[in-house]
Amino acid sequence: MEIHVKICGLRTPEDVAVVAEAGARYAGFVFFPKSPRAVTVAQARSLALAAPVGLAKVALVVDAEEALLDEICATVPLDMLQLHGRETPARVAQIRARYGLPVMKAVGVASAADLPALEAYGAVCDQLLVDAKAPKDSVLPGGNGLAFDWRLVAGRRWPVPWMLAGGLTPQNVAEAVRLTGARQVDVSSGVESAPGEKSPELIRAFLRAAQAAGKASEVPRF
Ligand SMILES: O=C(O)c1ccccc1NCC(=O)[C@H](O)[C@H](O)COP(=O)(O)O
Repeated sequence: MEIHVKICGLRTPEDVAVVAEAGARYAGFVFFPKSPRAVTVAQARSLALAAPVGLAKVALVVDAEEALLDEICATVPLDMLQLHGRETPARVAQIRARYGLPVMKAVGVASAADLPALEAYGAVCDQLLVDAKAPKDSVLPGGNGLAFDWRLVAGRRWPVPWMLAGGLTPQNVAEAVRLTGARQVDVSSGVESAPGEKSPELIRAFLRAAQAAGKASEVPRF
C-alpha cells in the first residue's frame, strides 16, 4: 500500500525540489504570519509554479477572511485548501463552494471528546487532517511537533480520506501508520533542522520510512 505524504511549511525552491524528488504527494504552504514557516502570496506563487506535476499544492490558512482567500486563490496555482483554525462546518462548506477547490479541515485531537468533531467536519470537507490539539498557550494552532495518543483513532474510519499529523518523525512514522491504519501522513517540525528550516536528509528519511511502512502493511498474496 502506498502511503501518501504531505510535507508542510515549505519556503524555498530547494524545499519544493527535495520534497518532489523524495516522492511526496502534497506540498504545504503556510499563510499564517506568526509562523516561522510563513510565506507571502507572491512567494507561494513562485514555489507553486516550481512544483512538478504530481505534487499537489496545498494552501494552509487559519480563520482566513475572504480578502486573503480571494488573493491566494487568484494568485497561487493550488490543488487544495487546508483550514487550520476554528472554522465551523458551515464556514468550511462556504469556502468549499466559493473557491471550487478540495478542502481539508484540520481537527485537533487530545482525547476521545474531540472525536465527534471529526464526524461533523467529515460531512462537509473533502479530507480530514487528524492532528494533535495545540496547547492552549501555543502561538501556533498547528505545526508544534506534538503527537497525540494514536490509539484514539486506531482503526477509525470517516466518510472522506484523512491524514494523520502531529509530531511525526522519520523514527515514529512507521509505528503511527501501523497503529492507526493511516494511508496519508503529514509532517512539518519532524523534518526540520530548526523552526522553519526544512532538512533534505530528514525529508528523504521520512519518505523512506513512510513508504517502507506502507509496504509492510500490505497483505501478502500467495
Ligand atoms: O506549521 C505551522 O507553522 C502552522 C501554523 C499555523 C497552523 C498550522 C501550522 N502547521 C500545521 C502543520 O504543519 C501540519 O499540518 C501539522 O500540524 C503537523 O505539524 P507537526 O507536528 O509540526 O509535524
